[in-house]
Amino acid sequence: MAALLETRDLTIRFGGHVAVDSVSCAFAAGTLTAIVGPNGAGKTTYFNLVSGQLRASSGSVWLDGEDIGTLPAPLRTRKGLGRAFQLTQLFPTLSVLENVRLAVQARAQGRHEASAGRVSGVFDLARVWLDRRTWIDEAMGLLEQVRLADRADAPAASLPHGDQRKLEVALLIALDPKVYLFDEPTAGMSVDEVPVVLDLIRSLKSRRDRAILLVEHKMDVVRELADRIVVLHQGQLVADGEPAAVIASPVVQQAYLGVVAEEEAA
Ligand SMILES: Nc1ncnc2c1ncn2[C@@H]1O[C@H](COP(=O)(O)OP(=O)(O)OP(=O)(O)O)[C@@H](O)[C@H]1O
Repeated sequence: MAALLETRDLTIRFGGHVAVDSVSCAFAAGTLTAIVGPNGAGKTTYFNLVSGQLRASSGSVWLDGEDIGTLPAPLRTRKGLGRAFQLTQLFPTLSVLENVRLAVQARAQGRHEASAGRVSGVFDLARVWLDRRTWIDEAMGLLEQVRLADRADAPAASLPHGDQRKLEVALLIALDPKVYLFDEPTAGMSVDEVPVVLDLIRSLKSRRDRAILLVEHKMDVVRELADRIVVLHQGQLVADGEPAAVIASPVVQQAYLGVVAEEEAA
């Protein structure tokens, strides 16, 4: 199957330190790939290079057959690369519902611009009103999915941490990207909130035309969700394959699981 996302020899150096070192990897539609590795392995930096938050020292990033490696982050988002928002990128004083509605609207209007001709006058106004209703309904539906419907009217900035993370996921889904980049989506959540987000990611997996990349430390989550595991260690891709085989491989036992075991024992 053709790759939806691919990185070729992707590399970034910070001074003398190579944080991501010539990583070549392709991600097909309909797959969920977990990216794992010990602290400092380069996972978040890899995501930053893919999404455009960082510019690579060398190498390239391909989305749906197009080299997007030199585009700024917002353009990559428009082309279908979805990275979870941080609260700083939201409108903190607007309500939770308004934030999601704006994301739904941005997506819908992006598509509309791509396909529409001119329409005029009263018809335009009626369409704006009808569209607004549709966007609000869709936004509300997403808030129900992440169990935030009862917080719809609260200012986004007033949400506790776990709810903010759920809002980030709702916003990402609202944009309906081709490629989802989830960086520890359940970090800092309470035990009862984690299944809500995992269920959502699981439901995204059923979209066979999307690719999901997930950076995750919790191996039980990885085992349950991933079709494939890619292991980074000291910036390099050191293992890549089906979960059971990768987890059992000596390189992973040493490079990653050994480290985790030591950290958990500490
Ligand atoms: N902007 C930066 N300037 C200098 N060094 C950086 C920068 N960003 C990341 N690094 C370094 O790159 C390496 C990889 O960091 P990164 O955050 O990608 O690791 P990670 O695998 O995501 O770790 P963790 O699991 O702890 O989140 C680290 O040594 C880090 O200190």
